[in-house]
Amino acid sequence: MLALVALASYLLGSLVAGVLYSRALGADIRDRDLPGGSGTYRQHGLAAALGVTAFDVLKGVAAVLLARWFTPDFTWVATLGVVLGHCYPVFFRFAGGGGVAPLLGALLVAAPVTLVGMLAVGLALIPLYRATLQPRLGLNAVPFATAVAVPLGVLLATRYGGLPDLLAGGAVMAVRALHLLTVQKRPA
Ligand SMILES: O=P(O)(O)OC[C@H](O)CO
Repeated sequence: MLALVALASYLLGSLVAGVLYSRALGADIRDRDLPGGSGTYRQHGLAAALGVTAFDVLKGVAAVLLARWFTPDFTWVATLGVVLGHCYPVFFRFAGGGGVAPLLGALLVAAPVTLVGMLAVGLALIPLYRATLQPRLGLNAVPFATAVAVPLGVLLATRYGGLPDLLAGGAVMAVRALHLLTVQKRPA
């Protein structure tokens, strides 16, 4: 059953909404941009980006709910599968998005306290950092907020549950981020 949950989650993740949407319009967003919410916003506008993001978040929700039903002790397998599918989709030559949206959806079910804590601290830190440290350090706010939010997430997940999900999804995202930075070149 665990293998079936893993496979179903991976296939679900492989339905990358940004690619499906752009192909429905007769093109492939990956020729110009990444297929997540940001790329879709740049190429197709706000409404499309919201729809694409919602779909990709719901994939994570659905995968973990499926795992909760059939293999409740192994929701992390669904999280791993759905993020992996989104990043390396079997239907689209294994070139997908960054994994943010499906991981958000998965954590929404598997580790809601951790997710809310990480988002709240991360989002609150960005304006604070911009107003104080950034002028001196020069470093972009997102890596700074991430560097604080991730250890906090691990602490929260240790206390409130969902640590395996956070680590599994985060590991896939880290590999994908490195891959995007080093192997794949985004067309201009
Ligand atoms: O990582 P993705 O593919 O879910 O896309 C994330 C959005 O673009 C967030 O900026």
